Amino acid sequence: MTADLLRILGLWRSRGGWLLAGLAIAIASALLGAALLALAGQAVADVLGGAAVAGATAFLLLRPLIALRPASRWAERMATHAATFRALADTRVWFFRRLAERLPSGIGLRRSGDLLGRLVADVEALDGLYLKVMVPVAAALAMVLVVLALLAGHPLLAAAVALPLALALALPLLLAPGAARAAADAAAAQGRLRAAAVDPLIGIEDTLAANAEATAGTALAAEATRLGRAQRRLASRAAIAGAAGGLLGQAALLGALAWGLAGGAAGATVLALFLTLATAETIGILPRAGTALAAAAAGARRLFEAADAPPPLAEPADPAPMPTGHAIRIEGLHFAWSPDRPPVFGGLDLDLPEGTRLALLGPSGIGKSTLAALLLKLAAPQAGRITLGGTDLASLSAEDVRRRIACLTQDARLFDDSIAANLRIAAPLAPEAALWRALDRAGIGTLVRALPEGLETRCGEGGARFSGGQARRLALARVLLSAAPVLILDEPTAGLDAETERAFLETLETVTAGRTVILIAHRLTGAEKPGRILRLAGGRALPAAG
Ligand SMILES: Nc1ncnc2c1ncn2[C@@H]1O[C@H](COP(=O)(O)OP(=O)(O)OP(=O)(O)O)[C@@H](O)[C@H]1O
Repeated sequence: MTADLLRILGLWRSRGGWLLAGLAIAIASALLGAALLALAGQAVADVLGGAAVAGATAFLLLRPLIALRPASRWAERMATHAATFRALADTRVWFFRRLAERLPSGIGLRRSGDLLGRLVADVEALDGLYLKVMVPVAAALAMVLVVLALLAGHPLLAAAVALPLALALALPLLLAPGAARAAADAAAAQGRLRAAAVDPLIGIEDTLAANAEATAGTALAAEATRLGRAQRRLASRAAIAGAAGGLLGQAALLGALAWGLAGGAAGATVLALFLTLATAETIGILPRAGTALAAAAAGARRLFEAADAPPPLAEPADPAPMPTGHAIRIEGLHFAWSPDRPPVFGGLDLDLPEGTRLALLGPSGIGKSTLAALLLKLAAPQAGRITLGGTDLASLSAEDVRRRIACLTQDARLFDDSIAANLRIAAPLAPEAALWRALDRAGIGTLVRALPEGLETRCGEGGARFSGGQARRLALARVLLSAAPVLILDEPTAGLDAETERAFLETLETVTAGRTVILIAHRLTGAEKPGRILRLAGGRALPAAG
């Protein structure tokens, strides 16, 4: 728990200035509250003791403090929340990047609802570490020290008041380990609940077509019950902790009263009572910090669990410069997706000089898409090597490789944005004319021109606004727009009708002239004009007739 939380603080290092400023303002605001009540106590003690002039002076001094106190509370809220929002935003970006590096290898955490939960709820739980633990603990610590300093002249009184307050200060740390289990269960249940809700909704057509909404509803209800149970356990701990905090505050008050009744000086007793009241507000919320600490630790654990999955391949520490050429050579390639899976390739050799037009055929599951993944550096060979322009892919940065090799994947996705924005993912600065050229080449320009909003038409989530074949052609246009000299087209005509498929394949040669094209297919239609045809079989590439 401690290690995870310290690591979170490490992630927030660049926001150290904001976080420290928030802490400083919170401490100042708490001390202002203490000063306010200490002065009030002093004034009352002076008046009771017959020192009317001193009492009146203390009351006069109170006036600016009364005005300053709400202002300091406002500043504290603004500063601590601004610091938290910045730190959490950084954490989300960090987590997103780590996921993006790891997801292609399939880290077993791909349920989108669960990942979304980690990115949103688990990151959000981290705010408790700062807002509900560090800030109140720092403020309360400062208050207890002030109480000790102001009552130092009466050691017994100081001990009677400060001891319960100090114990309340330690409560979060004492209570957090007990709440850790409930917090971890609640966080995990929240992840499962999100997954149970999001998965059937993403595939809503299949859910409804299979009459599976009742089953999905039952699964959702079961997860909600589990979450409710874990949250109740957490809430009951928070309630017990809150009561413990209240008791300790009252113990401090009673301590001061008892000291006064036992013959202690009236002035000091009144001061101690007022100081205890001032501290009670800060101390009162501390015990709940224990559950907040446990929740933050559970959130941190879930983040690191996903973020620390081994990446499919490490980036080279010192990447080689981008090669000038783009010939591809595969030598003795061995690859299995995991040690317990049969190898996909067992010594594949392939030579693709610049400008090669290769049709790569083979039955389902033989490894065609796996080869594309290896060429894109989404996976790395266990033995053998792949070179691009004579440089080993292993020594090139993934970004450089993907600048040279573009791919239309089998399940290429359109994002819920305009057609133009979807196309410009491949070439952010492409002018409109280039977008239309790519759309025409992919055989979808006419359809887009006929849309009232043209290039600004939104695609819907996953391209839902278009038919499967239309979405495929839009994805194809995106790849054609890329300036990469090597194109991998994985089943580019899947979902196209026979006529459009033929038209597309016939123009493929002209639209990709000068580039290396690897066309992946189960079989050829006759309209392709590949320079070479290879068939994958038994982990090797063999010449094929088509
Ligand atoms: N990300 C992955 N993680 C684990 N195993 C994978 C992954 N991708 C593919 N595989 C496995 O690797 C093998 C080759 O799959 P691949 O998708 O490369 O075949 P394919 O020839 O492209 O098939 P298809 O024509 O059906 O698309 C299969 O056994 C598949 O289950």
